[in-house]
Formats: sequence, C-alpha cells, structure tokens
Amino acid sequence: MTLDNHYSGSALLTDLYQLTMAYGYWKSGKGEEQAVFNLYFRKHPFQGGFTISCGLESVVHYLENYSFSESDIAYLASLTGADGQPLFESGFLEYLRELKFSCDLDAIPEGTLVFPDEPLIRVTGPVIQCQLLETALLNIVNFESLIATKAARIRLVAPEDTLLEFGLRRAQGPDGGITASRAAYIGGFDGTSNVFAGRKFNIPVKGTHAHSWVMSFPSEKEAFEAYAAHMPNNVILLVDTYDTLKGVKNAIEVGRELKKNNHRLLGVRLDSGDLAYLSIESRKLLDDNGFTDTSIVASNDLDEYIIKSLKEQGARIDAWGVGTRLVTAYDQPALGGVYKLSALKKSDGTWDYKLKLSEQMVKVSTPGVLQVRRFSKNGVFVADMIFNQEDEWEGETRMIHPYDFTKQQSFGPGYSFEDLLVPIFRNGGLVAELPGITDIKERAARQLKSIYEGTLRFTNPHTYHVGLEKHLFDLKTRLIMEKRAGK
Ligand SMILES: Nc1ncnc2c1ncn2[C@@H]1O[C@H](COP(=O)(O)OP(=O)(O)OP(=O)(O)O)[C@@H](O)[C@H]1O
Ligand SMILES: O=P(O)(O)OC[C@H]1O[C@H](OP(=O)(O)OP(=O)(O)O)[C@H](O)[C@@H]1O
Ligand SMILES: O=C(O)c1cccnc1
Repeated sequence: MTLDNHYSGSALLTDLYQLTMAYGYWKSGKGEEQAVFNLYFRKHPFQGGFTISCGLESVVHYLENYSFSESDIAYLASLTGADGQPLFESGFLEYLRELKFSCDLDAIPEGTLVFPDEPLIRVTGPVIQCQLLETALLNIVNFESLIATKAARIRLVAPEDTLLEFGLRRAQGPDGGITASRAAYIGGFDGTSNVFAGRKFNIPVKGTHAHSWVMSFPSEKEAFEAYAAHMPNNVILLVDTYDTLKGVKNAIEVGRELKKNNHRLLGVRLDSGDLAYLSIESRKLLDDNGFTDTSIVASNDLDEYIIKSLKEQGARIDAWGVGTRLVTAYDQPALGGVYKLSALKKSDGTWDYKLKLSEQMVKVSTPGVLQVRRFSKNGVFVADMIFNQEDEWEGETRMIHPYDFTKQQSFGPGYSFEDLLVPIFRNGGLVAELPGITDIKERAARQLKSIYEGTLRFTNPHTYHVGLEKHLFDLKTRLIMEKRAGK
C-alpha cells in the first residue's frame, strides 16, 4: 500500500483563499471564535431523486492526520504578495505549525439516503479551523457521494445481476480510480477490477482477460485453450475479438475440455456489437451445448440507461462490467456540494445565527446548529426535517416547505424518527467507531428499500419531502427580512 496519495492529512489540500481568510481571522483576533459550518448540496445528481452519502471514512482519515508539516510551512513562507513581500507573517505560520484539529464534527453515516439542503457534515469549532477544512471536505464528499449514487442507480436497473466496476483505466487519476472503486462498492457493485482498491478496502476483485491475450496467439481457439490450461479455476473468455458467435463456439469447445477435468467454463464476455442480440444468441449456443451455468458478462461503455434498455430488449446478460461512465460520473461529473457558515458564538455564549442571501431562494443558506430528523411510518421514510438543535418545542412537530410556507406537515406520535447526524469528533478526538465497508454497503441497500420507489425512478422522480422545522423556518424568514432591510 505504498501509492502515496500526496495529500494524506496535509492541510495544504485547500484553496489559497481559505488561508488568506485564516490569516485575516488570526490577525483580527477572531480565529478562536466558535463557528458552525454545514456541508450540503442543493440538487441531486443525474436529475435523480436521491443521493447516497459517501466519503466520511476518508474525511476521518484526513482529519486524524491533519497538520501543517515543516515543509508545508516553508512553502507557505515562500509565498509573496503583489509587492514581493511575504503573504503571511511568521507569527501566523508559527500558529499553523502548532495547529491541531480540535473541532466537533457530526455527520450523516456513509450509505445513507440524503436530500438537498441537509447537512451531511456539521463542523463546530474555532472559525479558523472550520474555514480551513472547507475545500478538502467538499472534495472528498462531493466525489464519493456522486459515485456511490451512480453505482446505486446502476444497481437499481440490475437488482439480481453481478456488477463489476472496471473503471481504473479511465478514472480521473489514480486517486479518483481508487476512491471510485470504494464508492461503487458501497453503492451496490459486487466487485472491482482495481487490485489496489481491492486490497486497501477489502473489496472482492474480479477479472477476465483482454483482446491482447487473444491477439497474441495464432488463433482465438489456441488463446482460449492456453488461458484455460493456466487458470482453470477462473475461466471467463472474451469472445468478441474476431467474430462473437464463433468466439462463443470456441469457448464451448474449451469448456468441454474443462468439464472433462472437473473444471467449469465460468463465463464468456461480450465487449462490442449489439449486446442484446449477441447475448441472446450466445445464451442459446451455451444452453444447447449444456453450458446452462456459464454466465454471460457484458462490457462496453455501459451505464444505467443502456443496461435498462438491454434488459427491456430481453438481453441474457448475467454480469455487467462498468467502467468509464461509472467512475467518471460521465453525465454529471461533479456533485455541487457547498459548505456554509450557519452560526457564530457570541461572547455571552449564545449563538449569532448566520445566513447568506441570494436572489434565488434555493441558494439562501440555512442558519442554526443544524440536525436532520428522518420520520418514518411502518419502516418507510416519510420526510426529513432540518431543525436547529438549540430549539426546543412541545407537542406535535410542524415542518414547513423551505420555499413555500403554504405546504406544511405535522408529525405526531404515529411516526418514529431518527436524527441522522451523529457525533464523529469531539474536541478533535475521534468518538465514533467507523463501520466496515460491508456494513456501509448493506446500509445503503437497506435505505434504498425503505423509501417510496417513485423517489428512485430516473425520469421526473417523486420528490421526497424535506422541510424546515417551524422555529427554524421562522428564524430563517426573520433573518432574510432583516438582511433585505439592510441590517
Ligand atoms: N442492443 C443495444 N441497445 C442499446 N445499446 C447497446 C446495445 N448494444 C450495445 N449497446 C451500446 O451501444 C454502444 C455501442 O458502442 P459502439 O458504437 O462503439 O460499437 P461497438 O460495437 O462497441 O464497436 P467497437 O468495436 O468500436 O467497440 C455501447 O455503449 C454499448 O454498450
Ligand atoms: O467500457 P467501460 O465501461 O469503460 O469498461 C471498461 C472497458 O475497458 C476495456 O476495454 P479497452 O480499454 O480495451 O477499450 P475498448 O474495449 O473500449 O476499446 C473493457 O473491455 C471495457 O470495454
Ligand atoms: O477484467 C476485465 O474484463 C476488465 C478489467 C478492466 C477493464 N476492462 C475489463
């Protein structure tokens, strides 16, 4: 595991403006003021109706090692402003050298269904630290959640099939490939071709062979024979190098030899052409020759839409190898998560709630020390309510649509609920036990089964209700009015 990812824990994994602000906070003596920041997104990716949270484990590892090394400090000391003078004075660099992560961090566990405006991560602590973390937290959570969601969409169209992630060669660099393998597994894939990720994250690794293997022999048949002879316990033959259906016939002949030696032709792989037609014809050939338990694997620029279409066409494909369009989230290459200040502690210990105005209501941030309450009825998620943890109320809970106060919902005793953000760090110390990858994966699968299925469809999905608790709605409305009035 020596692939150096260059940034492990490095506090330089940030945008310069976080450091210019940190410098400003430090200079003005505000650096230790307690702040609350929330990480959330405003719109589901892929025009979908859900997102799977992912990336918290990477966040934890990043924060556990968070520091400015001697060489980081030396680099910052070398930066100069427009006048050629150092950008940062030495006292500030000394401060950074000693800086230790000391915030509280609460987060929604990985593998949870999450929705627009909900804080996935809440950081509470010295404003200087909260600010410095923005870029790294967004980088990690935006990408991993995006890929886990893409993987879940692919799983939805092939609930019973084997799904293999083949993306490393086309991923956005080594780190993109490695983290995508983990996120894809959490989102519902069964294995990866990425051996590094397999070992690092304990993900099953799977592989067939490439066209080059076939091309390196005088004939396809000889290539298949040699492969079967060398690795009789892992024979999945790529049959499309020259002529797919002739390739299947060659594979069947090799399969007969394997059988004689108590081995099995596990599968054939189709990587070009009309995958519906070719899989149906291949299935017939295999079945007619007694290879009913030989699987058909397909690959070639697949995604959830093509797989869905192939299934509708009656394709007889048992396993899908999906690369490029999964690990690059081809049709939407970024999740637009943001990280906003929502409260600052006053000297009397109470919170000064903060709000960012915008002409677009969806872009107005939400003030408060935010938490998300998920209401369920008979095991089905009904709605999520964002509330200010500092508020207390009695009796029934009232939730208001964030952008339309005429839409309200009440929750009485008939509902069960769960607060989604859980403590991860307290005063910089890890207080949560991180779940294993299998638990996270199972959580994601359970979550997808616990929601109205219209939420999961691809075209015009049903909108799952997310609202603001009444007191929070009132606070937000009051602050908007005050800001608009120029206070
Ligand atoms: N029956 C089908 N219905 C819908 N899409 C399909 C079907 N069969 C294959 N596809 C998809 O169509 C695309 C075909 O790719 P392309 O046009 O590059 O042809 P190809 O057969 O792969 O040729 P090449 O030999 O260049 O790889 C791929 O994304 C593939 O997954
Ligand atoms: O298509 P993806 O979803 O990215 O899956 C991975 C692809 O990588 C391999 O192909 P290769 O690199 O040889 O390229 P090609 O078959 O697409 O030419 C494999 O045969 C798949 O086609
Ligand atoms: O094992 C395979 O078949 C494989 C692995 C990576 C990319 N394409 C195919």
